[in-house]
Amino acid sequence: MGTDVKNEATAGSGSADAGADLVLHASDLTLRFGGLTVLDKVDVRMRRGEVLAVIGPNGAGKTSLFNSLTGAYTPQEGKILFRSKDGDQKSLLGSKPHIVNRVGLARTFQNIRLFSALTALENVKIAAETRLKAGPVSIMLGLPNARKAERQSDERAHRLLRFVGLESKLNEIAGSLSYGDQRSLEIARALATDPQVLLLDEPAAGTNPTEKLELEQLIRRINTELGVSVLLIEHDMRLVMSVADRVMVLNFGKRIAEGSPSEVQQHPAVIEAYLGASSEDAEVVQAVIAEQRASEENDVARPAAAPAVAAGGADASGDAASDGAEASDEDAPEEAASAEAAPSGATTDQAADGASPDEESGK
Ligand SMILES: Nc1ncnc2c1ncn2[C@@H]1O[C@H](COP(=O)(O)OP(=O)(O)OP(=O)(O)O)[C@@H](O)[C@H]1O
Repeated sequence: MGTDVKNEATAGSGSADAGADLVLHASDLTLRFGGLTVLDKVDVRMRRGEVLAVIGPNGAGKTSLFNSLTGAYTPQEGKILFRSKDGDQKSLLGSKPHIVNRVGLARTFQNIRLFSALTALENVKIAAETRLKAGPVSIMLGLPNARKAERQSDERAHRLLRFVGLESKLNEIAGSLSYGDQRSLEIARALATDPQVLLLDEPAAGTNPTEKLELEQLIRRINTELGVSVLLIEHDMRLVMSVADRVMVLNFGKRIAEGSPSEVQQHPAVIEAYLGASSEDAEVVQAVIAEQRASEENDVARPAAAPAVAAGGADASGDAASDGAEASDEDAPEEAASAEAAPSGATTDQAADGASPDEESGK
């Protein structure tokens, strides 16, 4: 469709205007693996306090964007600026994941990464301990400041497990929890590092309808009660349209649209991107568009969260997402990663942060 999206799609109430207080501002991010351009001059303008969703068909570059923002990948070009609550501005491009985490960004992964043999409480405590002042020597010697720090991390972990609804399961082994509970535990663990921005990579993947509703409420509470800005990758468009303040759309590594959920779901480039994604998606999108036209003709009010692209992404690409994830893990050999945009020591760094026990592909 060849749309000038910067001018067209960012216009309107949903755009991040120049005067906004941006907590995260990435500009012209370009990431290549060999001859493949995975991100092509992508801009991200995230306002403090908002829920910004990143959507797009499988392989569009969403996880690569997360990996670039959190230090697992280093884009060849562009800037990433983070502005903390107290006004400090830091460049994150090229920073290692544990540094990015310390600065104030925490993430969850598409493929859940927990210390599966440890309890829920231990998983969260490990992450909370990264925020403690006590060093390893005082901890080893059991000095008073270390004991105080341990107590604080214990309290923090309890509080967060209560916050995500896992207080009754804190002594259960992480690997034995249901899929939805494991996703909540991952979120609690990310929150334990006290982030200003939380990046959630497909948190609804594999969850059942009840868990999806709980997740929706949890994302809202993280945003409103904890004051954490949320960057959300999600294929479940009903969830996206219901929780996101703004949505940006990637396709083939380019940002093709950005705006409020209602602006984006009607954007021609977005519809076309999803129509091109798979015949299954196309059929669903076409069906929803036809349904909307019919209801407009009948002058019937449509429910707020019944988006055009939405339904297309919901079930159809939910499955496709998992397929895509496996495919891209296979298609994303470590050599390729290290050749140009080397994942920078993610394994040890993020494990040390409690952010990721076994970082491999950043998925
Ligand atoms: N480490 C890597 N090495 C080589 N190619 C990679 C690497 N990581 C990602 N890619 C490629 O980048 C492209 C975008 O992948 P990415 O996982 O970011 O897409 P996505 O939008 O998150 O997809 P999905 O919705 O399926 O998770 C794909 O073609 C993928 O194969």
